[in-house]
Amino acid sequence: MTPAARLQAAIDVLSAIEKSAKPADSVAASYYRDRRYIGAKDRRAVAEVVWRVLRRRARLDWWLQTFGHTEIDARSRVLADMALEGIQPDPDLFRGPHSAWAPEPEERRFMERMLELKSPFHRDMPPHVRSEYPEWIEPRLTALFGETLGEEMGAMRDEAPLDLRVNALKATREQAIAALAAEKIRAEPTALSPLGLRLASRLPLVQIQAWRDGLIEVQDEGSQLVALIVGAKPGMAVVDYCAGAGGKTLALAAAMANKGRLVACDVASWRVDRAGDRLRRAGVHNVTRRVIEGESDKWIKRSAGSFDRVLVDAPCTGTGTWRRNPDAKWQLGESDLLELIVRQRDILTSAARLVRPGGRLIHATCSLMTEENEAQVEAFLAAHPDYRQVPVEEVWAETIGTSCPVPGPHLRLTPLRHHTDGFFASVLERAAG
Ligand SMILES: C[S@@+](CC[C@H](N)C(=O)[O-])C[C@H]1O[C@@H](n2cnc3c(N)ncnc32)[C@H](O)[C@@H]1O
Repeated sequence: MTPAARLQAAIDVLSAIEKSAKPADSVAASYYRDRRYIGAKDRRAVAEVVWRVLRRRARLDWWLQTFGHTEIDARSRVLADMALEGIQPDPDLFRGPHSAWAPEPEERRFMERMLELKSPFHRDMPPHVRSEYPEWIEPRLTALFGETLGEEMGAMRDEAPLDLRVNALKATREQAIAALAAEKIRAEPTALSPLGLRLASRLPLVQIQAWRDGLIEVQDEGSQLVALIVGAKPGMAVVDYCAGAGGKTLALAAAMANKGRLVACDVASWRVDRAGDRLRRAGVHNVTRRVIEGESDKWIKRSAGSFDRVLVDAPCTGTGTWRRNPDAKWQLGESDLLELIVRQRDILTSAARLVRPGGRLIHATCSLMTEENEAQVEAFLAAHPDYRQVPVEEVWAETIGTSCPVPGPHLRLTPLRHHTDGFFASVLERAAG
C-alpha cells in the first residue's frame, strides 16, 4: 500500500468504528476480513494510526477547533494526527491514484499550524481533554480521585502492557518464563499476581508456541487478582456467573486444579461458545458451560444454595479498561451507566441465590464508577442482612498470602497505583445459617 492508501484505510476504519456499537478491534477485524489483499505490515501501520487517533481524540479535536476547523471527522483527525507526528502533507504522498485525496487548502492550514507544535498538550486544555475522557463523567471521577484525577486519568490514557497469566495446570511461572525465553520472548514476573507475566512488547499470540500449548493466557494482572481473591479451591462447587468467553473461568479452574465443579454461565451463547477452544487449550476439564435465560432461569432456582463461591464479573461501563479500549470511552453515555446499574443489581440479587450458607459471593467490575462498585455492594448488603462483607486484606491474606496493596474493605485497582487495569471486587460472605 502507498502511504496515502494507508492513511485512507485508517480513515475508513475510524469512520466504521464511529458508526458501529461494536468494539474497535472487532470493527477493524471485519474491515480487514473484507480486504484480504491488505497484508500484515500494512495492517500494523494502519492500526498504529487508528489507535493513536483514538487515544488522543479529545486533544486532536481541541487543536482542530482551536485552529478554526469545525467539521471534525475521521479524516480531519487523521490529518491532524499526521501533523502532530511531524509528517508534512508532501505532494509526493498523494501522487497517482491518490491525487484526489490530497489535503484541501483549509486542511493544509490547520496541518501547518499543528506541524509547528512542540507537544500535543496545551496549558489551556481542560482536564477532560488533557486526560482524554468524556466530559459528562468528570464530576464522578473528581469525586473519586480528587486531586489525583489528572494523574490517575493520565495513566489511563497510556497504552497498557501485555499481561499473561501462567496456567498452573500446565506450568509454573518459572517454566513459563523459560518456555518464552526459548522463543526469544522476554517476560517479567508481575508485582502483585503470583501467576502474572508482563511482556516488554506486544506480539501476535498465535505466533507464541507457549500460548498454543496452553501454558499462558492473556489476562490483565488486575483480572488475575480478581480471580484469585474468589478463593476457589480443589473440590469446591463454584459458579462464574457472567463468564463471557471464560477469561476468569480459566483462572478459577486452574485454582481448583481441575477438581470440583465449576459452572460458567452467561446470557450470551456466542460468548460461551468462544470459551470452548480456550478451555481445551488450557487442559481444563471441570467446567460445565451454561447459557442462562437471565434472572428467571430455572437452573438458578433449582441450584439455590448449592455453591461455595459465586463470582459475578458484572457487565459494566468498562471504564477501567480504557487503556486497552480507548474507543469505548467515546461511545459510553450516562444512560448506559444508569442502565447498567440496574442490570448489575438484578444480576447480583439473582446470583446470591446460588450461594450456600457460609459461602461467598464476589461482586467484580472493570469499572471505576462508585455507583457500579461500592454503592452496588452497600445496596446489596442493605437488602441482604444474611451477608457480611469480608475485608479485602483478610481475603488477600487467605488467598494470595502476600501483603495486600489496597487499603479499605474492597479491592480497588487503578493503572496509576497498581499498574493494572481499573478493577473493583468485593467479597460478601453468607451467614453459616
Ligand atoms: C465483564 S463481562 C465478563 C467477562 C468474563 N468474566 C472474563 O473474565 O472474560 C460481563 C458478561 O456478563 C454477561 N451478562 C450480561 N447480562 C447478564 C445476565 N443477566 N446474566 C448473566 N450474564 C450476563 C455478558 O454477556 C458478558 O459476557
